[in-house]
Amino acid sequence: MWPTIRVIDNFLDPTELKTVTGKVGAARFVDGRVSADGGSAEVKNNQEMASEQQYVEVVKIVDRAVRANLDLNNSVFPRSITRAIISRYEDGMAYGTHIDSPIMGFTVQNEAYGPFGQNYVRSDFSMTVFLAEPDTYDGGELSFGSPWGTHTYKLPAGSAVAYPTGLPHQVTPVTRGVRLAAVLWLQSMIRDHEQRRLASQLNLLATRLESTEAGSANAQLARELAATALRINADI
Ligand SMILES: O=C(O)CCC(=O)C(=O)O
Ligand SMILES: [Fe+2]
Repeated sequence: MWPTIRVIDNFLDPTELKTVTGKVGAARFVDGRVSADGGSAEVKNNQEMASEQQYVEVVKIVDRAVRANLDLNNSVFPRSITRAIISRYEDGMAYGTHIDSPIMGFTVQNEAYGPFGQNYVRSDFSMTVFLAEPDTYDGGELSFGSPWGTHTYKLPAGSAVAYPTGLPHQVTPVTRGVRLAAVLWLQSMIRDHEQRRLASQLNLLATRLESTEAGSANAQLARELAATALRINADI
């Protein structure tokens, strides 16, 4: 089955992670409900990094990591992304079951949205980048419930999970330590899941053939097909 929830190991490299955790560790945090909308405010109990200078620098690092990540680029085809929210959960904090908003703004705390529709992202994918090592806190799992069972993620610091926005999920209560994460939303160049899958799989096939039979007619054909699928479907 096509993996709808994907894990990206080492999304931040050790140097980026160290810089980020240093800045996050020294930051001021505010009530996370400032960025909640729809029904999520009632179930959201966390904190988020205040939009000060350190925050802007952390956002830039996360932003660069998205742009540099080949796996993400070849499966999600990011068109635009929101600024990451840097969240913090202390003992007793949680984010109850909710779905994320289908439209996200680029707004930061205390800053107004632009004219309607401008600077908005259709949230095709939600992403969590874990920023604290799993053994430093208890609970704080990102958990998806479905009729087929529950899937939980609690990844090493620097690793990430990306999933289609719209899946119900929660962050389970933290019962020891502090959970830190960066969360962001991505709009894909390819809106339709099956078309995106086609473009992604053709790209994978081309990449494989280029490594096993570089320069062959089949490798060239696969690369052409991958390019065509992307050109047909990409909205820029
Ligand atoms: O921190 C996480 O892993 C997810 C947070 C979340 O669900 C949200 O901000 O909407
Ligand atoms: Fe969420």
